[in-house]
Amino acid sequence: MSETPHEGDHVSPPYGSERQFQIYMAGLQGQLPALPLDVQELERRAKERLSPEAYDYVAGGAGAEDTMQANLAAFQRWSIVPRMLGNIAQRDLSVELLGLRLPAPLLLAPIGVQSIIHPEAELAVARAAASLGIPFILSTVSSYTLEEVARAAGGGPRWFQLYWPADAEFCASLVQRAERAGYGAIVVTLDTRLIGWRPRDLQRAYLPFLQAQGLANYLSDPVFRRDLPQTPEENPFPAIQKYVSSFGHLTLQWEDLAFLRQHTQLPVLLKGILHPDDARRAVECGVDGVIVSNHGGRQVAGAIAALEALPGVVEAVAGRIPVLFDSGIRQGADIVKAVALGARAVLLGRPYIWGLAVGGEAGVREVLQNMLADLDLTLALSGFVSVSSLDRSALVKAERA
Ligand SMILES: Cc1cc2nc3c(=O)[nH]c(=O)nc-3n(C[C@H](O)[C@H](O)[C@H](O)COP(=O)(O)O)c2cc1C
Ligand SMILES: CCCCCCC(=O)C(=O)O
Repeated sequence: MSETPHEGDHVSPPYGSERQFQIYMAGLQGQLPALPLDVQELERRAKERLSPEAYDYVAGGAGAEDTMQANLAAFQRWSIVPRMLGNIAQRDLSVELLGLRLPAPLLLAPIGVQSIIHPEAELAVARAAASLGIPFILSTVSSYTLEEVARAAGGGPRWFQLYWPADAEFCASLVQRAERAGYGAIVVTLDTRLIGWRPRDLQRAYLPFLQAQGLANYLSDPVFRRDLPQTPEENPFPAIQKYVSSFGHLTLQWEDLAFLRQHTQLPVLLKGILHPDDARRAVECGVDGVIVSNHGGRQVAGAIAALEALPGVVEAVAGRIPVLFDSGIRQGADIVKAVALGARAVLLGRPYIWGLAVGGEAGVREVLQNMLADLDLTLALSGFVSVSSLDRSALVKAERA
């Protein structure tokens, strides 16, 4: 296992060919990879380990799940056109993002309530990510407090995702706690002020984030606790009620983003941007980055596939701030395509959760190592030696897949 890097360290992922070699050599000694390399097979293995409701919560989407499926199909409509006979001996996957040099254009997406997946939940994910120098984004609705997760991450890079609560003082308290605990950016998720219509969860009346699994950051917050008639330890229901009533800040508007600037020095990114006009508005509001995402197809059934939205947002932003991407990243080629279409980096979502379910911390690390190896090989075999040299000319768009 590699050591946790210190802040500012640049951990180079090993070349994909080295990882292939390790896998083959271990195989010759009878040690096959612990986790399936195929992400669909990995999901099947995770399903065997999880309760049916936890599996469906992660795997499911909004409505008929057409947008969730469209996210994956959109990648098939773009094809890489590999170039031959360049010198591909020295490769560099690193990218610059908000003043940090990342080992690869990869971060871990915020995913809530991870204790329904594995008892070590976000602690395991934070350790795995830190061991590779990959930033992870901690959800507001995490199962461990943001301070506990920061300790697990050691010096590893980490950002905090904010579900902006209606109570302004509580909102300020959350971002200031994140800043004190060494989180390097605030990611404000805009697409989940109400929960989408999710038939799989509704069918089971399954709401994990209303149980203690998703309330760690609320119950540990002095501002949140202040006016409760009883402490959450004596009686959890007033706390749950308060959480529900303050979760979706339905009157929040663009102008309110200035409030964050007054309460944190950290860079602010907006997650859930799909429309070019919203991207322009985000730049005008002075945010530091946007994340093109449809929340993995969990919010608006029938919404545009995230990859289809990416070129319009990139054009609207016109290089003024970095554009990140998620919703549908499943293999190295997907990262190549998103970066070629203008994303500075991508967020990995469900696949690392399947790794967590099957193998805990080691499982997450293995998913990440395989993803990085796959990315390195796909990039090199396509004729590129650095992520920063990728552009739209690497791709063609099929008429219809
Ligand atoms: C089970 C689950 C929980 C999630 N929780 C959060 C969350 O707490 N905050 C957030 O901003 N996004 C959350 N997301 C959305 C992810 O950050 C990301 O946008 C999505 O997983 C990308 O889609 P993909 O996993 O299909 O690639 C969640 C997604 C899943 C699958
Ligand atoms: C009360 C809503 C919490 C949403 C929690 C996690 C999430 O984003 C998801 O997609 O599920």
